[in-house]
Amino acid sequence: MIGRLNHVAIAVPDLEAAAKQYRDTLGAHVGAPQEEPDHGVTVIFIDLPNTKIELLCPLGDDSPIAGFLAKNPSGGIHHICYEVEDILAARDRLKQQGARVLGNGEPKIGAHGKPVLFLHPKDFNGCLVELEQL
Ligand SMILES: CC[C@@H](C(=O)O)C(=O)SCCNC(=O)CCNC(=O)[C@H](O)C(C)(C)COP(=O)(O)OP(=O)(O)OC[C@H]1O[C@@H](n2cnc3c(N)ncnc32)[C@H](O)[C@@H]1OP(=O)(O)O
Ligand SMILES: [Co+2]
Repeated sequence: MIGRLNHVAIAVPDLEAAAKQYRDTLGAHVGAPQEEPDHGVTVIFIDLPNTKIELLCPLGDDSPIAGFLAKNPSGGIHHICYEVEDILAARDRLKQQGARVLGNGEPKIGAHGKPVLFLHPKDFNGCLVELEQL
């Protein structure tokens, strides 16, 4: 059901500092900041030859990543995103198997303009999983 790894997301306390490190120290192609108010985060994507890195920092008062950054103040790997062809079929199959789909269970439009859903980290080996429809 899951396909390619779309991105690995890293939550950071200072988005500009992290972007500068990827651009200047690691020599990566770093995109522009994108505010995503529906998701409570500002993101910067970094293009790699085989996937993307998503740098995340909180946006607004009730960001879903606030708790993670409080526990990991210098940042850390926050989620991985797999591509799926049919997100509703994937959701229904996962729910049937007992996985917890976060939020109200309905996909939201993600940073690439495509529907996304999140799966509880406790159901996936301690790793928060995002699904993105192709
Ligand atoms: C820009 C759009 C989109 C894209 O297109 O790419 C995005 O990527 S948006 C990214 C931000 N959005 C989300 O993360 C939405 C889904 N996340 C959530 O709903 C919450 O973050 C969460 C997963 C429910 C956790 O919320 P939190 O407030 O931290 O809840 P708890 O404190 O109750 O945590 C429960 C439990 O889970 C552990 N935890 C929390 N976050 C993670 C994580 N990222 N990875 C692994 N484990 C995580 C937390 O430590 C708790 O564990 P215990 O302490 O053992 O109970
Ligand atoms: Co993401």
